[in-house]
Amino acid sequence: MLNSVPGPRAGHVHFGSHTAGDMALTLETRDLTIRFGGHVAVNCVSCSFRPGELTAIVGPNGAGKTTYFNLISGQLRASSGSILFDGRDITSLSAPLRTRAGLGRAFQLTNLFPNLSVEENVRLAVQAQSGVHYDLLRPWMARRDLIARADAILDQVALGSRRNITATTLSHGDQRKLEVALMMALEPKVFMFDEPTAGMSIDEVPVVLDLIGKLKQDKSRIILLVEHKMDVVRSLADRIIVLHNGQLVADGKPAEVIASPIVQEAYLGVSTRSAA
Ligand SMILES: Nc1ncnc2c1ncn2[C@@H]1O[C@H](COP(=O)(O)OP(=O)(O)OP(=O)(O)O)[C@@H](O)[C@H]1O
Repeated sequence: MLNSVPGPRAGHVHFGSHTAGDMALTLETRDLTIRFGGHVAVNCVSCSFRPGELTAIVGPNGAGKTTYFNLISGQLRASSGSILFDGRDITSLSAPLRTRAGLGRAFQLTNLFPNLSVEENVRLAVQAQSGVHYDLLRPWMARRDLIARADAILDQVALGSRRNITATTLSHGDQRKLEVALMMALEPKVFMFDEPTAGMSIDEVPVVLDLIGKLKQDKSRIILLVEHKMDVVRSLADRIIVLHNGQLVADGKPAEVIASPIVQEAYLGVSTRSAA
């Protein structure tokens, strides 16, 4: 079944009418490749991500999705190829500098203070983004604008009622909402989510999906999502790209990509269109 997947030099299947030229490109990988010993985990992946679009990256286990994410966010360095962001080559930039440049990745944040309250965590993140430092002569509480910004974020992630709870004692779902809140406080241009609902109880999932859906309302943002669950992909994605054996094998609108034989075979491992 895997023979039908074209190699990287042969190009991938492209569905839909958009082309690389119809909008200013903000984030792009060019021939992005990483090798672990003899294994090519991401193989010449060239792809542009557009503002106002949530792109889901799907593919079977071991396809290279997380590795591709790690390359974009800077956790891994490419063996070859390049990453362009906001007109700048960021291929050799460290992960913290990429974060500062506007690439935000949820659920891998190191700026969560486990023993502080939800509100304190969000306020500190807002403060860090604003560049305001603690000043004994000018208490932070005087910065009404920052407090209002932190309150607005808490409301957006539906954590307003849990603002006084210590971060470590939150439920798994609420901790993830807090991590999204901290990412929002940094005001990134790119939001990256790696399996945002993994490990969540069934009642926590809709809140997080709703939260990601709301992020889409700001059309200046690029949102990337790695996700196994096709119902999550269907509900959120404007576009799907498919990785298989480290290669980009399909790219287009969700209905077209999911229905395509190449995805049915390469991703779902079946040749029927009914399975998901
Ligand atoms: N640090 C590493 N060293 C060696 N091999 C690695 C490393 N990281 C990933 N790989 C390999 O690269 C391939 C792609 O892995 P990756 O985790 O990116 O796949 P994935 O599509 O995210 O899979 P899953 O859906 O199971 O999370 C796999 O074969 C994996 O074993």
